[in-house]
Amino acid sequence: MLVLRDVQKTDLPGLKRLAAVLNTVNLPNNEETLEAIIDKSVKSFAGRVKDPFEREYLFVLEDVRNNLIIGTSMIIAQHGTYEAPHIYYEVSEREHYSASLERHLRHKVLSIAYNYEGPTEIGGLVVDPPYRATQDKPGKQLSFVRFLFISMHRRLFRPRILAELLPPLLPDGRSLLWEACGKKFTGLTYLEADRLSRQNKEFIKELFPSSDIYASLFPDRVQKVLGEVGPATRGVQRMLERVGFRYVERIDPFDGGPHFEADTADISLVRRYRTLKLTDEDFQLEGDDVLVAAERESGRNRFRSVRCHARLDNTTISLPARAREILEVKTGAKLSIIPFE
Ligand SMILES: CC(C)(COP(=O)(O)OP(=O)(O)OC[C@H]1O[C@@H](n2cnc3c(N)ncnc32)[C@H](O)[C@@H]1OP(=O)(O)O)[C@@H](O)C(=O)NCCC(=O)NCCSC(=O)CCC(=O)O
Repeated sequence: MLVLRDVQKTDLPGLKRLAAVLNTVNLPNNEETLEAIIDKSVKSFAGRVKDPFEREYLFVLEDVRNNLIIGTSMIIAQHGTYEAPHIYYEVSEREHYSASLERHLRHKVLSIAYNYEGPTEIGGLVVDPPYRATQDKPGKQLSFVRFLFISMHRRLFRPRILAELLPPLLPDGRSLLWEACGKKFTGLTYLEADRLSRQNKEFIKELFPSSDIYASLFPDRVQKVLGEVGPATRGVQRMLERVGFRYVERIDPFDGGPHFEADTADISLVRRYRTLKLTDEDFQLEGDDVLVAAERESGRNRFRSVRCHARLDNTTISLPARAREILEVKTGAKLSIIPFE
């Protein structure tokens, strides 16, 4: 069985192993960066970051048989502040018509835009390759757990949620849009720029052109990736669309990956969130497929969640003994639940 939980300081070696396997922009293979991400998350879960909108939460999925961390996902309470705006390209269509030539042309136009009171962002979703698309659906667990946590703490999050999806990249990890555009205005590589932009947005504002860019000027293969989702991320897109997210005609100014958004209150999983009391029954049948979470004030970690079959009624929930054990809960505990369908 797998457990979803808040990351701990002791998880650094486990995350390093995962980052070394993946080396993606989502989980950078750099000890200092990983330490900083863990530290911020531990403080966020503990409520030790005073402003709730400055909190960033990292969830890990652990295989309890061998204590291996097999994936991660994140929530950034607010993406886009006065210090670090959320920067994107608004994608629009512009029409030109010449009566004398009888020529009518449509162009895709990219306009740089800034958001200072941004939405909550979900991101950092990765699963160790051998575990991907297995029966447990680890990617789906890591994706859904964030909606469970947000449902449990609505006041700590914004009324809108953003997911920036990864576009197709070249085999060596470079981005076609970056090579055609961002690189020419910054003199940086895609990876350098991505790393820098985590701490510093100023250089983007200063170095990127402030005027509109006609995408028609890019080679065809660059135009094709604008707003496209990469092959490894299509499952994520489908999961998000199914719970209510839509493409909002905005793309990442670095790599062209599309932005998907939803109103928090409209996300199907948030609407179907409930809290129930745990019974003493050891439920071993095929019941409802759910994601169940328990929280505590202190101890080894604060948040734990499992996917399992359960019996639900209006006020109570019965779980398999193994799920109770993993959640470390006793009869009468208040549990939080969303469907896993
Ligand atoms: C994306 C994940 C995390 C997905 O993990 P898994 O492969 O374990 O997925 P899973 O749980 O088995 O399946 C989840 C759901 O997606 C469906 N699914 C899986 N692959 C699919 C594909 N290629 N096309 C269409 N649907 C697909 C499954 O049927 C299932 O839905 P059913 O319920 O129908 O069965 C992984 O593939 C991965 O690490 N990829 C590389 C990194 C990556 O691209 N990360 C996303 C970056 S974008 C990001 O981080 C922001 C967005 C976000 O955080 O949510």
